[in-house]
Formats: sequence, structure tokens, C-alpha cells
Amino acid sequence: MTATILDGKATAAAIRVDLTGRVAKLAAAGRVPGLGTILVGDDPGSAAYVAGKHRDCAEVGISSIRVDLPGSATEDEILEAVDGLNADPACTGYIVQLPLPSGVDAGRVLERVDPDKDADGLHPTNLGRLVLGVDGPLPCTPRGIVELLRRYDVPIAGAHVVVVGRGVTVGRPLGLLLTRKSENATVTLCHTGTRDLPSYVRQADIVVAAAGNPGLITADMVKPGAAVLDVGTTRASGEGGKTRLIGDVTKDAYEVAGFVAPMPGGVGPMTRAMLLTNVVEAAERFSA
Ligand SMILES: Nc1nc2c(c(=O)[nH]1)N[C@@H](CN(C=O)c1ccc(C(=O)N[C@@H](CCC(=O)O)C(=O)O)cc1)CN2
Repeated sequence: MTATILDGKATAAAIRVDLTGRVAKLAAAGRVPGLGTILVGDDPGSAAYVAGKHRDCAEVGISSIRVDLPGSATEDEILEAVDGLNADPACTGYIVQLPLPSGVDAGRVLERVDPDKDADGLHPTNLGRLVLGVDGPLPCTPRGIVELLRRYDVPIAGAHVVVVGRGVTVGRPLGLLLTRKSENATVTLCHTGTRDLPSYVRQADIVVAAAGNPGLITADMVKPGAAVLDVGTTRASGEGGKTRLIGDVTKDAYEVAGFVAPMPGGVGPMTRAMLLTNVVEAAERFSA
């Protein structure tokens, strides 16, 4: 079977074109949106994602503010940076790049973000809004997954979605998003404590692999024709010391699936596009 590729790169590019027009309208009204980022430490993956976010902002006309702290920064110093962006009128929305160094209480840091400037939808108030079905910024990767499925007409309502991974940026909020009345999916959330993972994955119309466990999902686990979205990104050193990215899904599973969001080029670019969308929507709400 040749799967339809859910092309996140092309879809994200189309979204950026649309956002460019919306940002121009905001700018004409004197409301240029400004995205802030806080990056702590020198993890190469996180540094690359933050750099990508600033490039995206420049492309669509969003101004951006970058706060980089050393890996040795204390929790209090990180909270000070958060307070700075909360108070900065040029910053209409911002993110704290995750993961934070070990020893820093990420929950405490995220809770300090002004919920009205939370571009990631990860503040407890905004996660609470998601639970309650109240409007608010949505976490970027789950939102990107739903947007990608919709744009490729992959049926969601009534589908059985098996999400593998219970992290706060993907698995947990994705289950909440997909079970809203507007999406109407049935979700099984699997994790490291799940007994007999293959038996669950085999039942799925849609599989979202977000465990960060290379090659966890193999061809024999996938129902023929299912949609398979690979969100796992593990960095390993490859030939000549070059970094190699490994997904959670083996390539032979792509042969069994009906739709595939590959890694790279599937969900990752959508995460970036949804961050921009959250920032623009917040600025539009503010100026309405
Ligand atoms: N505050 C946040 N931290 C993190 C989030 C998040 O949504 N908010 N998600 C991830 C990292 N992330 C964005 O921050 C992100 C991950 C992957 C990609 C991406 O485009 N990936 C590429 C391949 C990977 C690569 O080239 O390095 C792809 O899939 O094509 C974008 C953003 C954790 N932290």
C-alpha cells in the first residue's frame, strides 16, 4: 500500500502565507504581535527549535524577543525572566522552551507565565480551559496534529485514536483535544505502564506515536490503512559524528499505513505553525 503523506512542511508553509496577511492587518492597526522565547541551557535540539521559531516570526512579520539563559541559571533567575516578559508590552505572547534543566521545577515556571501571554497553551489555566472546553490557546503539537488530519480529510469523528506517550506537550492535551464534541474521537492513551501495547495499537484508526522511544511502533502493530503520525524525535550520532534523528515509527510501518505524517516533515513543522497561529489569534482577540 502507498500511504498518503501528511505533508506538514507544505501545510505549515501555506499557514504562514495566511498568517502574513493577518499580521499585516494587525500592523496597520498599530498592533504588531511580538513573540518572546526563553531558552535555558545549550541543548542543541532546543536551540534549533527556538532559532526556527524566530525565523518563522521574521517570515510572517511578527516581531520577536529572545531571552537566553545559561544552563546554570537558577529557578529564581528563570522566574525573573518570566516576570520580565509578563511586564514587557512589546511581548504579546511567549514560550518557555522545554525541557528545562533538571532541578528546575518546570510546573512552577509555567505557572508564573501570564495566562493571557501563554503562546504554548501550557499554563494550568489554559490546560483547565481545554478540559472545560472553553476557548483559549491550545498546545501547539496537539493543535497541529488535528489541523493536519483535518486538512487531509482523515476522518476524526468516531475514529479510535491510540496516543502513545503521556507528556504534557503532546499526549495528555491531545487526548483532551480529540475527545471534545467538535472532534468526537475515542482516545486510548498508552504509556510506559501499558501492558501489551501492540494489542492497543492494532485497534487504532489513527496512531500518534509520541513516546520518544525510537522504533517503538513497527509494521506488525499497524492496522492496514490506518493513519500513523510520528511525533518522536530522538537525536543520535550518525556517520562522521553527524546528528541523526530517529522517530518512534519504523519505516516499514509506513508501507502498511493509509496516511503517514513522517518524521521529519510531518507534525514538527505544524507545531511551529500553530505557535505562530496562537500568537496571531491572541493579538486579534486583544484588538477586537
Ligand atoms: N515550550 C515548548 N517546548 C517544547 C515544545 C513545545 O511545543 N513547547 N515541543 C517540543 C519541541 N518543539 C517546539 O518547541 C519542536 C519539535 C520539533 C520540531 C520540528 O520541526 N521537527 C522536525 C524534525 C526535527 C529537527 O529537525 O530537529 C520535523 O519533525 O520535521 C519543531 C518544534 C519540545 N519542547
